[in-house]
Order: sequence, then structure tokens, then C-alpha cells
Amino acid sequence: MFSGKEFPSSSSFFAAYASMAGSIMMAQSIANQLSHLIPHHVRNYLVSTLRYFFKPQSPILTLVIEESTGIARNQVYDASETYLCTKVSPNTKRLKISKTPTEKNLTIKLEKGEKIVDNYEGVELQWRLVFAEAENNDSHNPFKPRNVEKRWFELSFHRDHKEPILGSYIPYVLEKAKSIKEEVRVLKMHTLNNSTGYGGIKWESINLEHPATFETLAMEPDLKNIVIEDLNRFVKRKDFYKRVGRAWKRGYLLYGPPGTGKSSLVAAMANHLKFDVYDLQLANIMRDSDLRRLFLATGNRSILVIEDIDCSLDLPDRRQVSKDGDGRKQHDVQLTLSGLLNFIDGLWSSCGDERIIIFTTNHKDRLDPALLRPGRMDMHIHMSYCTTHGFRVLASNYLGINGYHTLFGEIEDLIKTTEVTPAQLAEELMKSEDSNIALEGVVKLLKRKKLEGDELFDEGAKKVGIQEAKKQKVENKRRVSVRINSGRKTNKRRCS
Ligand SMILES: Nc1ncnc2c1ncn2[C@@H]1O[C@H](COP(=O)(O)OP(=O)(O)OP(=O)(O)O)[C@@H](O)[C@H]1O
Ligand SMILES: [Mg+2]
Repeated sequence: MFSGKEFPSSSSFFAAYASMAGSIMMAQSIANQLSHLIPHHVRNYLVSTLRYFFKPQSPILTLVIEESTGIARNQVYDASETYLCTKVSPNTKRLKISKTPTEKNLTIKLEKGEKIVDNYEGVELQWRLVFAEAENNDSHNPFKPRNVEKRWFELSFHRDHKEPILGSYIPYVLEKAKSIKEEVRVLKMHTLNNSTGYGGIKWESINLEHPATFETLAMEPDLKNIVIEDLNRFVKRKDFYKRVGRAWKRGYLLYGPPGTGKSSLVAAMANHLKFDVYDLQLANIMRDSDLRRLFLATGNRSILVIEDIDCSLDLPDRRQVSKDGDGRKQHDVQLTLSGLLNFIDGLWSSCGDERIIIFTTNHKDRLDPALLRPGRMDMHIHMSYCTTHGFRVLASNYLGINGYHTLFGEIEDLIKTTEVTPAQLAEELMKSEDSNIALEGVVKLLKRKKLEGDELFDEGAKKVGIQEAKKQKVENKRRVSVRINSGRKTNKRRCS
């Protein structure tokens, strides 16, 4: 496999070996001749020491790249797996291939025992995929199978090239794998699966096929641009985060009434950045050890979402002491928001890169002040009722109208004074492919909503007085705003 240029030739190997073997035999014969002078055990010691010193050292160095590092996955293993798909040679005997319905290309993986030869700057390298059964010694978890399969890659090369291989070939493999993944990347949505038995809560992934993009989002253009620029700046600033000693992560709080596009914005962000999404349903997590494990199992370049954060914490059942399968009492977690935040801060500051965390809520006013504190979440984004601009985006998405329609004037006048969510408008726009019918439906919906709004206003005015009711109405009408926390400074920008 290895070229003669890189490895000692067989004749020089033989000559070296013959001369060493000769030395050992000579030493052995001297020791035999002096056997009457040297005690038996000293003679054995001498021979074994000579054997050790003259044993021909293998010129080959093998790096072992295990799949897991114990807690987290081994990035080098994952990168090698991806990289080697591009290095399959005509000599490869067995390959594993797969393709899910939404994947564009085949995924190719090496089979057990297969070898691949690579060449890096004139150095020949041999890769081999090895599988072995290992005993599971997690005695705390009786549900785990007794034997687990262990996999690793062995990368062999001449030991003279240790420095360039470690210093530049391995980083090259990591970088190459990253760009291959980017090209064929199908985003994943990870959710929690609790059905694997005791202690087995883990991430389960499906392809993220949410079609929302920034283009299809009904959102004020100013706000949209602020968010897009913020994301673009974030992914470009690796060196900045390193220099100022901050973890490379960014937090967003999305708040607003149901149906205003908070979850759609999360999907748009994921599609824009090509980041996987981890949807952390806190209601399923009872133990802090699970939370820690799940955090550590999330990948880089990902978005961790905690939806409806105001409802997810302090659930009544969390306060009860739960029992495990054997009836033993488990330590209760009593997750609190500030506890969770400290946890995330602590863990995420020490591991992982390019992480985004997003909290969503319908009730910002119910949130723990710890979450709203400046510097905690980097950006607060208010998603609110639909504006005339938002309506135009929806009309284009659902009906393909990019110009003007005779009903637009009436609709837009109504939208300016009505609280209607993009979700409600979208539902109406989906009812017919005939633009006239769909838009007439929108007019009816808006008139009904306006009436309801007026009635609510009158009721409110009775309770709090007309001035206060007017003030609240103005406040509610403020469609979208964004608060950007940069260190101690907070910039609040209204986008309408
Ligand atoms: N801003 C928007 N732009 C485009 N479509 C939207 C927008 N808001 C809502 N929709 C439509 O309404 C549906 C529901 O919206 P979404 O789930 O994003 O709202 P949400 O704010 O997350 O609501 P909830 O608070 O109930 O979770 C979306 O699938 C989408 O079709
Ligand atoms: Mg949502």
C-alpha cells in the first residue's frame, strides 16, 4: 500500500533485520558460553534487554479515531466518515449507501474492515474502518444492551510524517468535511424521544422541511434586515468571539401573540444559516443530568429552541418527587428559569461553537426578569399583528399577486386599524385559488375582527377609562420592534 519512496525498501529492511538478528544471536551465544559464570535469571534478563533494544521498530504510526469521546461525539470521526466518502477507489469492495426521500444525493459510507488509500502532499495514508463489540459497563442503566458496537478509524502512515499529518492533514479533513456537508446538507430537526425506557430520553432527528424563509415571512423589511444582518455577522465573527473571550453563541427572544410567525422565524433562521434545530421540550425533562446530557449531545452550528418558555417551567409534576423503574426515589430537579439559564451559560461557554439559542413566548410580561436582563438574550424580537407590508408578502406567497388588486385598498385600510395575525390571514388566503374569492374572504375576516376589536375597546374603556384604553390600543398597534443588547448598551428600534 505504501510507496517505496516513503517506506524503507524491503532489501534494506532485510539487511537491517539480518544484522540485528545476528547481533542478538551473537549475544545469545556469548551468554551461553558464559553460562557457567552468569546465573540463569541474569542471563535471561540480558537476552531480553538485548532483544528489546535491537527489535526492529515499525516505521508505521497508526492514529486511532474513535466514534465517541465518552460523552460527546468525536468530531474527527464524523469528519473522517464524510471525507472518506469522496475517496472511494476502484479497489473498495463493500460500501453502504442510503438516501432518504428528501435527500438529493446518495450517502455513501464505508463498510466494516474496508480500507481507503489517500495521498496528502506526496504522503501515502491508509484508512481502515474497524468495528468491535464492547461490553456496556453502564451499571446504572439496566435497560441498555449488554454489548454495544464500537467503531473507530485507523489512520496509518510513516511515522516521519507525524507532524504534518496531525498539524495540517487532520485540520484539512475537518475543513473538507465541513464544506462537503454544507453542499449536500439536509437540515435536521431534533426532538426529544422519551419512549426508550428509563433514563433513555434522547434526541431523535427528522429532516427539517419547514419551508419558511425570510422571503416568505410576513415581517417588516427593516426588522427582517436587522435579523438577517445580525445572523450574518454572528457566523462571520469566530475570531472576534475568541479575541474577546466570549463563547461563540447568540440568544434571541421572540415574543408576540400566537400565529404571528415566531416558529416560522426560527425555521427561516435555520434555513438561512443552514443550522440544525434542536427543539427542547422542557416538559419532558425531569432530571438535570438528562438536561446536561442532552445539551452536550447537540451539535455545533445549531439552533436550540425552547418554545413557550413561560409555560415550560415550574410545571406542577416537576415538583413531585418521581420514582424510577425500581421504585427508588429520584432526585427532583425543580428546574427554574434562572437555573436553566445558568446551566446553559456555564455549559455553553465551555463547549461548542456557533450555537444559537431561541426562546419564544406569547407573554413576555410573565417571564422571569433573569431572562429579560440586558445582556442575557442578545436580541428581543417582537412579532406582532400583520401590517400592510406583511399582507403583501402573504398575498404574493399564497395567491402569486405581486402587483396590485382592486381589493388591496380596502384590505390595507382595514389592516391598519385591526389586530389580525399573519396566521389568520394565511388561513383565509388558502381557502381559494381564485384571488377574488380569497381576498373577499380576507375583507370579511378583517371586518369581523375590527368589530370584535371595537367591542373590546369599549369594554376596556368602561373599565380603565377612555384615555387609558386609547393608550393601550396605541401600544398594541405598535407592530414590531427589536431590542438589541450589546454588552451593557441596549438599543431599542421600532420598525413601524
Ligand atoms: N409572519 C408570518 N409570515 C408568514 N406566515 C406566517 C407568519 N406568521 C404566521 N404565519 C403562518 O401561520 C402559521 C403559524 O405560524 P407560527 O407557528 O409561526 O406562529 P407562532 O407565532 O409560532 O404561534 P404560537 O405562538 O402559537 O406558537 C405558519 O405556519 C404560517 O403559515
Ligand atoms: Mg410557535
